[in-house]
Amino acid sequence: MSDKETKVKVTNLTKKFGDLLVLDDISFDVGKGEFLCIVGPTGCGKTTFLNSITHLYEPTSGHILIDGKEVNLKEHNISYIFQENSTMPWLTVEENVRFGLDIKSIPREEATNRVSEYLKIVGLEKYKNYYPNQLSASMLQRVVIARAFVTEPDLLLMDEPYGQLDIELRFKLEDELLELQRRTGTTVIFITHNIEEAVYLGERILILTNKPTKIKSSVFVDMQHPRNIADEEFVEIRNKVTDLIKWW
Ligand SMILES: Nc1ncnc2c1ncn2[C@@H]1O[C@H](COP(=O)(O)OP(=O)(O)OP(=O)(O)O)[C@@H](O)[C@H]1O
Repeated sequence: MSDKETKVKVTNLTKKFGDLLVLDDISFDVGKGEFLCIVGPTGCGKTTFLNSITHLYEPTSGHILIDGKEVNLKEHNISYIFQENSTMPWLTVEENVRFGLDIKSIPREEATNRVSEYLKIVGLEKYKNYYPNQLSASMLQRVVIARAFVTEPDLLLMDEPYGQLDIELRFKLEDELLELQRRTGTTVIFITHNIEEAVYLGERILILTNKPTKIKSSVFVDMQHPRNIADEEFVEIRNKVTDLIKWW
């Protein structure tokens, strides 16, 4: 980890499904406000890991602490963004973004102000009364991003959120994500198959092995944003991560 204060501490995390050992004694820390990327082979257990953090799956053994306390969804505020469009079609853009604040019973005026602030940041203020089926793919992703950040999460988990988008749109949304993360200081764990994406976004990249999954290596990306994918240093790090993975 970097010299940042620890936000998330994973210790000896093991997850089995019956006899199938998926996560094998995984330990690592994530610093407060860190942007950590995780890459690994298909089926190695990336989603299982995220589901263990949110306690959708009970770990077989080991611990996940946030701010020094065992993760607990009643106490910790964790946002989750997946690849699939997860907007709610029956709610307007504004209502979608507001959803998490209403669940947490944030006072009405504060919620309205926060929603308006985040809609402005993602450039959707004019569309606040639209429904998801009236929006483009990039606008839908912006709704999802605004909804995740507006609750000011302790931890934002992202599972291949841009996997199905074209490359130009992906870079644009990634830049916006980095800007929002910088402004809010949110701690992010971002899972991807795409090595270039991991080097573009991450302060650090954890590389996982095939099942039973361990951490093979950890690579720091000490480069300023916005990063240039053609830059010599960028290419060097991308090649290093590729060599470490070699799952094909
Ligand atoms: N609920 C479950 N019951 C039994 N086995 C499961 C369950 N969830 C996941 N697995 C198994 O755990 C392994 C890891 O699955 P997981 O979906 O976490 O991998 P992944 O790295 O996210 O995959 P991908 O790269 O395809 O996104 C797989 O072998 C899968 O079959």
